[in-house]
Formats: sequence, structure tokens, C-alpha cells
Amino acid sequence: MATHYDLVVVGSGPGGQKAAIAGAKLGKRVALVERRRELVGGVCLHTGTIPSKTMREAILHLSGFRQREVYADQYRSRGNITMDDLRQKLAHVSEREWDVIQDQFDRNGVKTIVGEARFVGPHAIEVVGEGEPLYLSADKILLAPGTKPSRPEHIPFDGRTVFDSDEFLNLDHIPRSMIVVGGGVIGVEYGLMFATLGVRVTIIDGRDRLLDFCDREVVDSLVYNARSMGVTFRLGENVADVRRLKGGSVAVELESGKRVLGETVLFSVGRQGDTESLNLEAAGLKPDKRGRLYANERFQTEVPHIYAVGDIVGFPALASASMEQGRQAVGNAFGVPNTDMGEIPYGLFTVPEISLIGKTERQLTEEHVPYEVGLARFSEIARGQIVGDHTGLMKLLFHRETREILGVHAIGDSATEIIHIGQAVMRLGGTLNYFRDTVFNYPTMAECYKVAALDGLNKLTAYADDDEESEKLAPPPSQAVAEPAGEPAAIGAEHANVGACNAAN
Ligand SMILES: Cc1cc2nc3c(=O)[nH]c(=O)nc-3n(C[C@H](O)[C@H](O)[C@H](O)COP(=O)(O)OP(=O)(O)OC[C@H]3O[C@@H](n4cnc5c(N)ncnc54)[C@H](O)[C@@H]3O)c2cc1C
Ligand SMILES: NC(=O)c1ccc[n+]([C@@H]2O[C@H](COP(=O)([O-])OP(=O)(O)OC[C@H]3O[C@@H](n4cnc5c(N)ncnc54)[C@H](O)[C@@H]3O)[C@@H](O)[C@H]2O)c1
Repeated sequence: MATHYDLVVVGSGPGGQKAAIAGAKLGKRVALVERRRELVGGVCLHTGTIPSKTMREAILHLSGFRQREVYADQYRSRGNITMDDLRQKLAHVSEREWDVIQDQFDRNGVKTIVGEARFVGPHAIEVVGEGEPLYLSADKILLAPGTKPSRPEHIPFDGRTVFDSDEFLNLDHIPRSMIVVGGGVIGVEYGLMFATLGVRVTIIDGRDRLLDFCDREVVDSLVYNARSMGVTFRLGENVADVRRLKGGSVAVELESGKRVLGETVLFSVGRQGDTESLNLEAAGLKPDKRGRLYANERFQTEVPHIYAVGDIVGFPALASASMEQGRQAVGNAFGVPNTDMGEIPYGLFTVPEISLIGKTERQLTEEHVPYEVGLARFSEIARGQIVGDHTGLMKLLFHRETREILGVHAIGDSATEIIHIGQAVMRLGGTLNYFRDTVFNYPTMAECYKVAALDGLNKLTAYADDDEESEKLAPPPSQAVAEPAGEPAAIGAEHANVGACNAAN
């Protein structure tokens, strides 16, 4: 006999969590199914966002990265930092987060069911856990099963020398060298973290440019910083094979014939939907070839009472967006109107960190938008000096005529935090004038906005001066039509009349 719920959620990552709580807040009877109790929190809490960001923070702290120029001697030598040091903080953070999530479910009356969910009908789910299977039925079902790393079949993954990104946290020691295959966000984040510890890192990617969705100047700055930490990039190169060698190291063979040797290899070549266990056919659903599900703008799959959110629906595949998708999907399911999420910011926790919102210069150029750039360099910001960031920068892209903010791109300390100031101004329809006229706390990284805005306005003034200058040089309006050189004035006057007529039209 099946137990009936208004809403059954599959997966307890950010998407599932917020969906379940939103349902409970609407007074609905909600059950959430998660494979194993210790996995509550999803990829985000156990193998993805939270562990990688906690490890990054531990690395920056223990290596004294931020103040390395001033206090270098007072920090532990990078060679003495161990994986256990890095994992110590990780256990603490994930236990705390796990408690917070579980407590939220309990407080809101979300029934958590441990076991693997599979469809046995469009409204019916079987949960296979430790004991007898449980049967659930629901008016609405929300799928947030997330993704798992892509593992090309011919690669000899062993979780000791050749890792995928979910296994990577199990490294037993900090290697001397590391090859990262796949220079997407995961590969670049982990690669640069370990380079900070003095590991010799090589990043290989099939594309010619890294992180193509970011501003080019920002990526150039990242690459410059990475090279100064000894990182080697092999771009435009595809991996043909990986072989473990007798001495314990690993050889990565590239299609071009090159060979890269290292102590460990991290494969971060994308992720695919974790849908195999769901028996989707029984619900009338079919994933794409990367295991992902289609969802419309209301997060409805092809079967209207089944919703899907988070990484399983693809872009942008972020914890941040997944949470909001979960909340909005449940609003849609139970008739509560939602508003548009607006532009989604990106935060890349590379070393140094990167953040962006809105359009890039490349997009604006392709769209023929008349834009200008206001630039702030962290080396000119007092807070930049205090925190020891001399290479960071922030760019404000704005419309040359309306001064509307079109994009913000930053690299350096606190970039992922300060981006939200730009986001708020963009969302609320503010212009560059807001930054010109508003007083910010000092010394803070937020000062970048003021500096960038003034820089941008100075460029506009230069245009205005130029326009004035052109006006001074230009003939009076009655003659302001191009005259072929050497033509008699009378002909020019005739043309002027045509011009005036056109202007009146
Ligand atoms: C290394 C790494 C770093 C990242 N860093 C960031 C970052 O800094 N910022 C950011 O915004 N995003 C980051 N992400 C992305 C972020 O982790 C994901 O976008 C987010 O976790 C997706 O959430 P989700 O709700 O789709 O599900 P997930 O977090 O993927 O969780 C899905 C859950 O569903 C469960 N499940 C699956 N199938 C079943 C089933 N049949 N029955 C029961 N349970 C099931 C799984 O066990 C899992 O617990 C990172 C990802 C990785 C891998
Ligand atoms: N800070 C963050 O927001 C954050 C951090 C980590 C992960 N994530 C999320 O996790 C998702 C997965 O990240 P990812 O980095 O694994 O995937 P990705 O798809 O972003 O990058 C994979 C990279 O691997 C390269 N590649 C694929 N096969 C290759 C081969 N054989 N040889 C060489 N290069 C190859 C691709 O060209 C691509 O650049 C992302 O979509 C992202 O949204 C977000």
C-alpha cells in the first residue's frame, strides 16, 4: 500500500532541499528521498561545492597565500601541509551543514526517507533502502538527482593515482605533480588550489581557450597568475590514453603524440545526469545522451506533474541556481506565482577567484552595443593593499548613452562577494551614476565600483570633449552636410536643404 504525499522530492542536494522546504511552507505534505542518510546535502555538500571551497580556504590559510609577500616566514612551509590538515576543516564544516539541513527538514515537517527512488508509474515511486521497499504516491514529483562525473571507459580510474572529481578528496597525500585533464571550472579550481601548495600542475584541455564564458582579460590575468605559480597549460590538446607506469607515476598520452608525466591525474571532463536508477521509462520520461532531463521555463518535464531542477536540467548547473529553481518549481506546481530570477552570477573559486554577471565584451561587440568600460585595479584600492592583492581587477561594462550597467567582471580577493553589488544595481535598473554618487565604506573592496565608475565616466567625458571639439570644427547646421572637397558653396547650400528636409522627416 503506497503512502500518499502532495509532493515527493528525489534528491537532497540544493535543488531538492529548497523544493521540499518550499512545499512544506505552503502547507503541503512532503516527502524527500535520498539514497543514503550520510548523503543528505547531495553532491554539493559531500563531493562538490562545500568540500572544494572548504579545502581552498584551508589551503589559502595554511599557506599564508594572501599575505605571502609580507609574512611568508611565519607560515607553515608548504611542504609540511598534509591532506589530513586540509580534511580537518572539511569534516567540521560538512558535519555542521548536515545538521543544519536535517534540522530544517525536521522543523518544517519534511519527511525524509532513506533509500533509492525508482518510478513504478507516473505518480508512483518505489524506495529501495535497507529494509523492505516502501511505496509512495504523489500529486506532484520533483526530481533533483544531480550528476556524477563523466568517466571515459578507457581511462584506468583507481581512486589512488587516477581520480575523478568526486574521488579527489580521498587523496592520501599531497602529490609532487598533478595532471588535470579538463580545464573547465572543476579542473581549474582544483589545479590552481594545488599549485598554491607548490604542486607542479599541468592542465590539459581540448579547447584553445580556457573558461570561454568569462571575460578574456580576466582569464588572461588568471593564466598569468597560474603560470607564475608554475602551472603549465596544454590547450587545444585531447587526451588519447592514460597509462600507469611501473615506478608509480602516470603517463597521459595526447592525440598530438605528446606525453605528460605526473604523480596523479585528475579527470574533470564534465558531468552526466544521475538518472540510471530512476527507471524513468515508467514515468514516461527519457533522458538525453548525457543523462539529463528536459524542463521548460516552469521546470516541468515532458510529463507535466513531474518537475526537474538542478544539475539534471543542465545549464547553469550551479548550487546557487539549483536552490532557486527548486523553490520556483514548487511555486509553479502549487500555483504560487514566481518572478524572473534575473541574471545569474558566476563565482569561480580559482586562485585568485573570479566572478561575473551580465554580458562580456565579446557578446556586446557581437551585438553592436555601444558600450564603455570602467576599470579598477586592486593595486590602486587601499583594501587591495591591506589584503595583499596586487593583481586583481574589476571591469564595469556600461551603455555609453544610457549608462545602464551591462556586465561586471572581476578577478581577485572578494570578487565573488562584491559582484552582488553590481548585480543589485543591474536588477534595480540603476546606472553608473549610482556608483558615482554613493559613498561606500572605506577601505573596502566595494570601492572598486566607485573607482571603475569614475574611470568609465572620464572616458565618456573624453568622448563629450571630442564631440564638442567636432562641433566646433563642424560647419553651422545649415551647412552640415558632407560637401565634396572643392565643390562650389552654392552646391553645398542645395545639399543643406536636402539635409534639413530629411531631418524634419
Ligand atoms: C567539485 C565541484 C565544485 C562545485 N563548486 C560549486 C560552487 O562553488 N558554486 C556553485 O554554485 N556550484 C558548484 N558546484 C555545482 C553544485 O555542486 C551543483 O550545481 C549542485 O550540487 C546541484 O544540486 P542538485 O540539487 O542538482 O543535486 P546534487 O547536489 O547533485 O544532489 C543530488 C542528490 O540526489 C541523490 N539521488 C540521485 N538519484 C537518487 C535516487 N534515485 N534516489 C534517491 N536519491 C537520489 C544523490 O544521492 C544526491 O545526494 C560544484 C560542483 C562540483 C562537482
Ligand atoms: N565555482 C563553481 O561555480 C563551480 C565549480 C566547480 C564546478 N561547477 C559546475 O560543475 C560542472 C562540471 O564542471 P567540469 O569542469 O567537470 O565540466 P566542464 O564541462 O565545465 O569542463 C570540462 C572540460 O573538459 C574538457 N575536455 C573534455 N574531454 C576532454 C579530453 N578528452 N581531453 C581534454 N579536455 C577535455 C572540455 O573541453 C571542457 O573544457 C560545471 O558545469 C559547473 O557548473 C561549478
